[in-house]
Amino acid sequence: MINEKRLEQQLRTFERILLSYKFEEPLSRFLTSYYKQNRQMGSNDRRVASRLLYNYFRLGKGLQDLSILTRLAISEFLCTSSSDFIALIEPKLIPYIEESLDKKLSYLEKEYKFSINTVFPLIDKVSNMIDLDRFILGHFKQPDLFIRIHSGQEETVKRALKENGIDYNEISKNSLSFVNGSQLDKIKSIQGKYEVQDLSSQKTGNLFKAVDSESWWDACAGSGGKSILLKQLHSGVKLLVSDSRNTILRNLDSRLANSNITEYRRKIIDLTKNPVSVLSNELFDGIILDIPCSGSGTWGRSPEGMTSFSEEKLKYYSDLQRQIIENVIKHIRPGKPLIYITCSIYKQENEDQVAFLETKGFKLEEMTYFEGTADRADTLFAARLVAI
Ligand SMILES: C[S@@+](CC[C@H](N)C(=O)[O-])C[C@H]1O[C@@H](n2cnc3c(N)ncnc32)[C@H](O)[C@@H]1O
Repeated sequence: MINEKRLEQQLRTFERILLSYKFEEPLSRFLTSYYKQNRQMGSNDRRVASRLLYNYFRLGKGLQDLSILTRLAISEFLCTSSSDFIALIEPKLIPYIEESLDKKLSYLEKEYKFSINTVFPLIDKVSNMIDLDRFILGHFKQPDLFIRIHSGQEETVKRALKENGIDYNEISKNSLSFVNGSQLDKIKSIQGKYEVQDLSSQKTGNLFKAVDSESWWDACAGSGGKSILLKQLHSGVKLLVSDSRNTILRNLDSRLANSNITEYRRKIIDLTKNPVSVLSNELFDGIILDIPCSGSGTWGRSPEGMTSFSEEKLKYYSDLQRQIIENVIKHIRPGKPLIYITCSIYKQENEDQVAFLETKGFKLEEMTYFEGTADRADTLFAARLVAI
C-alpha cells in the first residue's frame, strides 16, 4: 500500500536539498554534511533523498523548461523500472516503466519532445573517437565500484569476499567489480591488499612501459592512484610525486604506506608556476601527467557535473592544462615518455592538447579513450608521447 503522505514528505525533502545545493562542491560531499546537520532524517529518508537527487541530475540539461517534479518523474522513469514517485507525479508514465530504455526514449520524444542530445553538455565538443550515443545512454545507470587486487593477494581477497557474502564480478585475475555501495572497507583482513580504482584508470598503466631503475615523476599525483599503479607494475622505478595541494599528498602518503610503498620523494609543486625553483634542472625518464580536467568522463558517478558545466569552464580547464604542460615538459629527458591522462571526453582537453605537445617537440606514440560504458566504468583518455 503506497503511503502518499510519506512520499510527499520525501519529495519536499528532495526539493529542499536540491534548492540548497549550489554546485560549490561535489554532491556526495554536500549530502554528507547536509545529513550531518539534519540528524532527524532517518537512514531510509537519506537513502531515498540521495537516490532522487542522483537520478534527477542524470537528466543533465534535458527538459529544462519543465517543473522540477516533472523532471524528477522523467529521470526516475529513465533510471528505474519501478518508482512510487512516478505514480504520484506523472502517472501517465507508469504503463511504460518496464519497457527498454530505447522504448522509453521514443515515448518521451513523442510526448515531451525530449531529445537525448540535450542531456550531456557541449556534445558538439565531444571527441569523435567516442561512441556518443552509448556514452550518453550510460548516464542513466550508476557505474560500478572497481578494485585492483595487489599481485599475489588475489585468492586471499576473493576468499574473504565470499566469506563475507559480498558479490563480485571477475573482470580479470586481479580486477573485480561490485555494485556501488558494497562495503569492502568493513573487511579488515583485506585492507592493504587491494586498491579501489576505476577499471579505465587501471588500464592507463598499460601505457607506462617503464623500466626498473628509471626515474619517474607523477606530476599531479593527487591521492596517488597512478603512483601506486606505476610502483606495482615497475617496483624498481625511482618516484617523485607532487601536487599543488598538501592535504591530498597526506592522503597519498597513507595510501602508499598502506600498499607498502615507502621509497619515494614528495614535493608540493604548483604547476601554474615554473617548477625550476623546486626541481632545479632535474630531468626524468618518464612523467605521468594526470592533469586537472572537466571530469566529463566520470559524470556517471557525479551526474551533477552535467548540469553545472559550461563553455567557460571548458576553456578554463584547457587553458590551465596548457600552462601546466608548458611547465612540466622542461623536465623530461630526450627520448623519454610523457603519459598525458584526463578523465575527460572533450577533444579540447585531449586530442587538441596532444597536438599542442606535438608542436612542443613531442612525438605521439599512441593515444586512446578507455571507454568504460559497457563495463559500467568511467571513460578516460591517455596518450603516450616521447620527447624528441
Ligand atoms: C586528476 S587529479 C589526479 C589524480 C591522481 N593522479 C590519481 O590517480 O589518484 C588532478 C590533480 O591535479 C592537482 N592539481 C590541480 N591544479 C594543480 C596545479 N596548478 N599544480 C599541480 N597540481 C594541480 C589536483 O590537486 C589533483 O590532485
